[in-house]
Amino acid sequence: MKKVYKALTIAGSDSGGGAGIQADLKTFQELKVFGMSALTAVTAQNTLGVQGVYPLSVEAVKQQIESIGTDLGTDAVKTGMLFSSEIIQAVAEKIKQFGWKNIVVDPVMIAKGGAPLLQDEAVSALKNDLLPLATVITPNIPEAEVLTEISIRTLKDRQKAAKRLHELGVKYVVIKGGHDEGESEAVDLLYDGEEFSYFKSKRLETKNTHGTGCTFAAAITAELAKGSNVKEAVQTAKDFIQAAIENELGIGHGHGPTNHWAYREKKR
Ligand SMILES: Nc1ncnc2c1ncn2[C@@H]1O[C@H](COP(=O)(O)OP(=O)(O)OP(=O)(O)O)[C@@H](O)[C@H]1O
Ligand SMILES: Cc1ncc(CO)c(N)n1
Repeated sequence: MKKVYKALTIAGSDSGGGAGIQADLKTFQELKVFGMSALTAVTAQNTLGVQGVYPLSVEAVKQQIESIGTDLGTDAVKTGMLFSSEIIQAVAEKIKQFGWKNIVVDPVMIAKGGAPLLQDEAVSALKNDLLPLATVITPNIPEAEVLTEISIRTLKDRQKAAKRLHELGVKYVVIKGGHDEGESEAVDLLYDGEEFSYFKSKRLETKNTHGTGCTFAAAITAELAKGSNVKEAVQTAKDFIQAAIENELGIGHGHGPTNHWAYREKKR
């Protein structure tokens, strides 16, 4: 029988369909990976902002992961919105229990409009309990600043922050450049503990970037599930997100979602 590659996303639901679990599952599907999910919270959200955040109980999160671990298993795991230190600790415990590899941590903290998706006191649980298990971490610049307490203005600062995150036990650190506005390129930095690599693309002028971070990390996860190495996975994710932003859908009245099927159509 044909080998089926599987990926699990542990994240929040975005009712608007552009970020969170919805973005992750759409991306897995586009990259031919069977997607599974464990929800941490339901958000009432659209392109205009976040209207409500409703976390699930720790028990509900644990049981969803348990149900997957005791039957289907997975080739890679992505974490997104985790909300509280209790949920982070439960997720870390389950990842260890099932001995899962290829762990991609997208340290989601704040939605584009400014709504908090992680409680302030959960940052230390993220650093102490989850980062040591992570294969890849994908912070944007503000998230990298919170995790490292380094103010990032220059490329040198970004390199220093990447080293600090590597010291916390993450094997591969990707600090994304989406927030580096004013630059003509969107540059993502990868640090593997020895050297830096850069993934560059033309910066696209658009307000429709809702869920870019989730989509990018989900594409890395899908590629790792299929057996790619981290460098290959990041390059595919960069191509995927570039196509998704470039071929915008133009839906909603605010920051619209990206186009998840653009990468596949481009490849055809
Ligand atoms: N305007 C843009 N043009 C091209 N690429 C972009 C642009 N904005 C972001 N990207 C790319 O999208 C990916 C996600 O980066 P970004 O820094 O926006 O993540 P994020 O802030 O976590 O996203 P979000 O919180 O909306 O999910 C990166 O690969 C980045 O280079
Ligand atoms: C549920 C959810 N996860 C992550 C993000 C970050 O983009 C978001 N806006 N919503």
